[in-house]
Amino acid sequence: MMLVISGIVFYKNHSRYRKLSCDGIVELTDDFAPRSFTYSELEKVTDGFREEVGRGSFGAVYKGTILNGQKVVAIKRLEKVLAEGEREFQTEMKSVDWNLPEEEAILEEWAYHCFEAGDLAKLVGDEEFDKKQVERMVKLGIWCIQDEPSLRPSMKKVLLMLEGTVDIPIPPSPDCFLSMI
Ligand SMILES: Nc1ncnc2c1ncn2[C@@H]1O[C@H](COP(=O)(O)OP(=O)(O)OP(=O)(O)O)[C@@H](O)[C@H]1O
Repeated sequence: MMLVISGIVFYKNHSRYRKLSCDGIVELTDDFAPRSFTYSELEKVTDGFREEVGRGSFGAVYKGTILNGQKVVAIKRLEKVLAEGEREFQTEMKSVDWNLPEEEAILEEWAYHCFEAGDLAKLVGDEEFDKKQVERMVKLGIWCIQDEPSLRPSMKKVLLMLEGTVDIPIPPSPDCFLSMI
């Protein structure tokens, strides 16, 4: 069985993550810096994954101690990631309609084509939708998938556009920049 280990350490007391300097600026302490652990190190600090403290959808969380037993930590052992990932991939492969014409098989080109043609219903399928809202989302989506990174909006702009604080200009075709070269 493939076993993937993730050793992410959560210190119980969050205030220990950081210390405030005199002028109030947060400084990182050594404790805060991320570090990696080998499987055997994690096995050792959890005493052979002895005490399970909880369970998430991807695996169990165990109690462990580091720094010579001075710090109690929670260590999550991922158990299903590879198997799940493979299953999801296979499911998605099965759901792809390989008989689509080529222009529809390239999703971004097809989406842009529908947007240009004003055929938003095709993008949404059978669901009822608010035309204005969908048009805004599609425009924003097309801005975000521009092949040329400098054309993509910053996260700040994306938020302003999502809020409706700023208008969303009509985007060019995602591959327009590269096709000009
Ligand atoms: N730092 C911690 N201290 C004590 N118990 C913890 C800690 N972290 C997680 N646990 C326990 O482990 C359980 C699972 O935590 P986990 O982080 O895996 O949850 P999750 O985010 O729902 O999982 P997943 O992302 O796999 O769906 C928690 O519900 C809790 O009981």
